[in-house]
Amino acid sequence: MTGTASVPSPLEEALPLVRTTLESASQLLVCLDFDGTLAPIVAEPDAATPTPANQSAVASLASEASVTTAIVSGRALTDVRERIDGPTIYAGNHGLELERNESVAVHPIARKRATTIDHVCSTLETVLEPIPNARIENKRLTGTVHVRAVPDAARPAIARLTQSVVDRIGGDALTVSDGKRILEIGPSVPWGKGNAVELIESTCPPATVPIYIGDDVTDESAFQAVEPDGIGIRVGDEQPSQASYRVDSPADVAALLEWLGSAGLSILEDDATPSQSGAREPVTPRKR
Ligand SMILES: O=P(O)(O)OC[C@H]1O[C@H](O[C@H]2O[C@H](CO)[C@@H](O)[C@H](O)[C@H]2O)[C@H](O)[C@@H](O)[C@@H]1O
Repeated sequence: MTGTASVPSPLEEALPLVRTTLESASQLLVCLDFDGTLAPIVAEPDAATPTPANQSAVASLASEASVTTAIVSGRALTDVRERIDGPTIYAGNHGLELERNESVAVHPIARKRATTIDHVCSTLETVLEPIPNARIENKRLTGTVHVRAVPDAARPAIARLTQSVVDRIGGDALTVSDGKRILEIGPSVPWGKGNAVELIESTCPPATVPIYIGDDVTDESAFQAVEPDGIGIRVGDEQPSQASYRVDSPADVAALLEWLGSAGLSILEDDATPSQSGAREPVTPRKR
């Protein structure tokens, strides 16, 4: 990651700046991470679902002519696509696969290394089998080792064993990185969510303001891709980030998306301010 990370400002304190950014645009590109952003984090990865408010707000934004919506997820594209409806664009495996206009582009090196990822995942199934609750998610282009339900004392052993299997089978062709209670195994290519967002943005009409909302380390490159001209919003507590703004939770994300679909669009369309249009603020100001 390049650039300086600092603690993002609470979004409700920065609304005048957000309004100013929207005033200079005629279209929105809204890129959304999935887990921890649209869907609350849960112990079982297969059980993750967007909140009803987020599902409805995304569908509503996706139906607007002046908005392009994209899901940009670490999950496999086929997986995340089944979990949230509406957007016209889906990026899976941290941007290594991108579906637009009903066709899917896959990073060529990632495609070549899928067999090695598969071999690593099946080997880890055996190697990590004795560790209670270790779970392997084989996403074809990348693999995830889940440690959320693993006893704390066993996590260092998982990290060591995973690295050793990846080194032995993948050598320099694969890397291991961290996420939220996960180890991500992927091809060592200089391509991530930020590159996918830049690619999506490059096909949007001029005067499109890009917005990216995410909660995890792989979202940082996407915040960098949209800032400073666009709006990066981190979901979570007061951690340093490349995003300028933050909200607390997926519930706040829904409120923000609803605001963008009402007041936000009216700023784009007719320069009406949210107070003139009577729309609610995206995040209820907190008492401090
Ligand atoms: O980029 P994202 O869409 O946020 O995907 C990142 C990873 O999300 C999933 O794991 C995370 O969510 C799980 C369900 O809430 C949770 O159990 C896990 O601890 C989190 O790390 C997903 O399973 C991974 O494949 C994604 O890479």
